[in-house]
Amino acid sequence: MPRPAGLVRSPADQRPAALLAVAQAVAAHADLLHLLRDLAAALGGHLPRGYVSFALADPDTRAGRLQFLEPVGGAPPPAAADTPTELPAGESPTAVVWDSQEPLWLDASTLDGRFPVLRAAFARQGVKAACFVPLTTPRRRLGAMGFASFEPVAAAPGDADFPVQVGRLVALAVEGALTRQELQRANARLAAEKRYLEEEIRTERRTDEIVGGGAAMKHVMEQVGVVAPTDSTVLVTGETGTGKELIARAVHRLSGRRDRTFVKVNCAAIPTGLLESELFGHEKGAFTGAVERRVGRFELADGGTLFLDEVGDIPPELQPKLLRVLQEREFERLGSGKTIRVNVRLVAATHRNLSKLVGEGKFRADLFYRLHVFPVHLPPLRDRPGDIAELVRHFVGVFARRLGRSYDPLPDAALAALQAYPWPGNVRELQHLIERAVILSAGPELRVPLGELAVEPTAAPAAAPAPPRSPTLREAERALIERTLAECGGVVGGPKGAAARLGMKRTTLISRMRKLGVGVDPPTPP
Ligand SMILES: Nc1ncnc2c1ncn2[C@@H]1O[C@H](COP(=O)(O)OP(=O)(O)OP(=O)(O)O)[C@@H](O)[C@H]1O
Repeated sequence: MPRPAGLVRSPADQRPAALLAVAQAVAAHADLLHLLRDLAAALGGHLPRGYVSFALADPDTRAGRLQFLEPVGGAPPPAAADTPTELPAGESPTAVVWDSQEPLWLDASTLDGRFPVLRAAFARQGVKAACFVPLTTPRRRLGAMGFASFEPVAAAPGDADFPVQVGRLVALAVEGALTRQELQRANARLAAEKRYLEEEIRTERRTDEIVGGGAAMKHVMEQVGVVAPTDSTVLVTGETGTGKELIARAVHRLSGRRDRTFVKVNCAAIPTGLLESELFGHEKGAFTGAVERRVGRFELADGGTLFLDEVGDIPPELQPKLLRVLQEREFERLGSGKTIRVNVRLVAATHRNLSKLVGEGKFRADLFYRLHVFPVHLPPLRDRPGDIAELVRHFVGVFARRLGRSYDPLPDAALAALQAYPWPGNVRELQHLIERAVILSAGPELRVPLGELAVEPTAAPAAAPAPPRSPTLREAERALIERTLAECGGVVGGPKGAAARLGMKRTTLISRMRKLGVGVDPPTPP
């Protein structure tokens, strides 16, 4: 039986010209599809009927992903169904070549069980033999280039020299194209990041300082110190306004990702229909109104931290996709089949009781366990009244500095009233009250508009069962004034009067008494 011909059919002296044609195709095309078409035409006289192709290897998994396949020598294009586009590392010639950096010869008649998918594909396509060569530049390994033949091929020593040289030239073009793609992606990400940060600067006037020397906050900060340097997912729980976002930012700041972006998404603030595109991005035309490609928040946070606020509000239909990113770190933009891999640290927060939502079937248990790796709970402000004086000093300092003012220390009575109030809006409510106080008080006396708080809290705390009701600020203030008046024998003014004891002007106390309905029954002056 005659020995089959080798892979390269042209005489050796014609090959330099073929390599020149390949080099010209590489130089002429930035676009890989057109490059491969020119290449297939240039190689037509040198190779048997079949295909040339190239596949990239995933650097992490080494799975091979076919990028292009082009018929050579008038071969018919293979049916898409006959052409596997992705082969796991164990079954992929690309992975073998990536590891060995040597040509790999496959003979269809002797293909063993190592490549079952490929063997079936060769049988359907009519491929009898193939040679895979490394697609490697001096800077990086990319994958493999394949030369498949409809005729048997004798693999003789030196037969792969020509394909190896073609592979080297094509690798340069592929590297250039990949670098361009990476640059485009990095550019789009930077532009989106810039927009995001500008928006954040415009809308937020935050300070990142965390105040609270009480045992509860100390414990929280210890937990943050432990978990921040790891890449663990953190779940911050607590009522609204307790400082969950502040803690999420602290986790980011104390992690190795501090120089990358901290990206925030409030899942409750974005309409269900838009949340998927907000998180994962979309391609142009993915849905009505998608007029341009958009990078999602997961991509924006690549290398950094993504803060998913109100994670309990993620609609059930999006939960599997979120779970997949957490498990596999990959997803697709809306309207795209291309898988994007990201390296994102997730910090989630919720004021809801997630395990209760799981019990009610509104939140997936597997997602809950993924998020619940390291829970940090922020107690409500009413359970840490010891922090209030420090928080008040902090906020007075922040707002006074902004307005260039300075104030005397807050009278004990006012502080006592603030400590007695149940703070349904927690630290945020206290912060806003002090901001208003600073705006209203030119100084040096800080007039805290306590009367504004003299309303029943409207929203019951959502995360915890309703605590025994604390007095409202109005009630606490009224009780304090009544007690002081009684102690002063009902005397309002003068050095021994209630106003002096409460650190107020006599007229202010009288107006507060009127407002609170405290009976003014001034005793007859002596
Ligand atoms: N311990 C603290 N020290 C200083 N400022 C704090 C502290 N806790 C909360 N704040 C401030 O209170 C405000 C509300 O905090 P934050 O937004 O972090 O709360 P949250 O729990 O995330 O609220 P929500 O549940 O509404 O999203 C912020 O301006 C934050 O800076």
